[in-house]
Amino acid sequence: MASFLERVIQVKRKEIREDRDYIAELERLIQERAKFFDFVSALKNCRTKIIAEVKKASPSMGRIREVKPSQQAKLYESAGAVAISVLTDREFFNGSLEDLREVREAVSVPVLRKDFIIHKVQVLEAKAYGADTLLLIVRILSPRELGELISFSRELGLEPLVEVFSLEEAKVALDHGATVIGINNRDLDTLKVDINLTKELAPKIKELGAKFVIAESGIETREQIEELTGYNVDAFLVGTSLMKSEDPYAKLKELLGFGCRK
Ligand SMILES: O=C(O)c1ccccc1NCC(=O)[C@H](O)[C@H](O)COP(=O)(O)O
Repeated sequence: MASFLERVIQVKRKEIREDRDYIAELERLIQERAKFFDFVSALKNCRTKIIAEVKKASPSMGRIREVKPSQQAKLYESAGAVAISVLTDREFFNGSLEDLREVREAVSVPVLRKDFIIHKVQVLEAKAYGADTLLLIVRILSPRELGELISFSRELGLEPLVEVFSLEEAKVALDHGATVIGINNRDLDTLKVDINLTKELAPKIKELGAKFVIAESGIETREQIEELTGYNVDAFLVGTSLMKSEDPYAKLKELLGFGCRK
């Protein structure tokens, strides 16, 4: 049986559209884009930085909660999220590019396109539908593809969040010019979460020269955030614990704590 990531790549390959009309439509949308928010500046904020995720379903949880993406994103913004992540994958996360557009129109903080990006057309889509940054996963790309997608994202003004699961992958990412590195605590084969991965890798990745390190997945408590902050983590990507909460505004406030920590 194909692994989860192999199935994802099969789906993405079928979804990607390269026809001229579609590319022209994306380029038109990019020309018309009015708002742009700087992801890297948002990461320089001195308080706890949380990228809050709109995630209606996932392979590990199944259906989490059916929400209106714009409403959930507005709650996140008002509670103090520095950016909003939007899952755009339909097959495994029940998301869409329309969700991304809806969130972009609703908030005034940077928006991340969270998907399995393997082709330049998906980068164009991210920009056209309002993303200010996008996720690139080292594990599903060859080093050459990673380098090309980082460069192409930057040409469009998008500084990518480059996701790694090991020090070796972090070295590949940094060698190809990545500045924002995400450590995913969720093993994408077993889907199990272990935040010790961030504790092990974050200080080493910072030492290798990463400007920003983001801890991704499995974050549920303020205590975890305080603990991980001690390991040189700059920001946190949080989805499930916010989506599961009956009161995502209060939950995000609780995770954020108060004040500036330099
Ligand atoms: O969330 C999943 O089940 C999942 C499974 C396979 C690949 C990726 C997956 N999640 C993507 C993410 O990276 C998370 O949505 C993000 O880090 C937030 O994690 P969490 O707070 O644990 O929802």
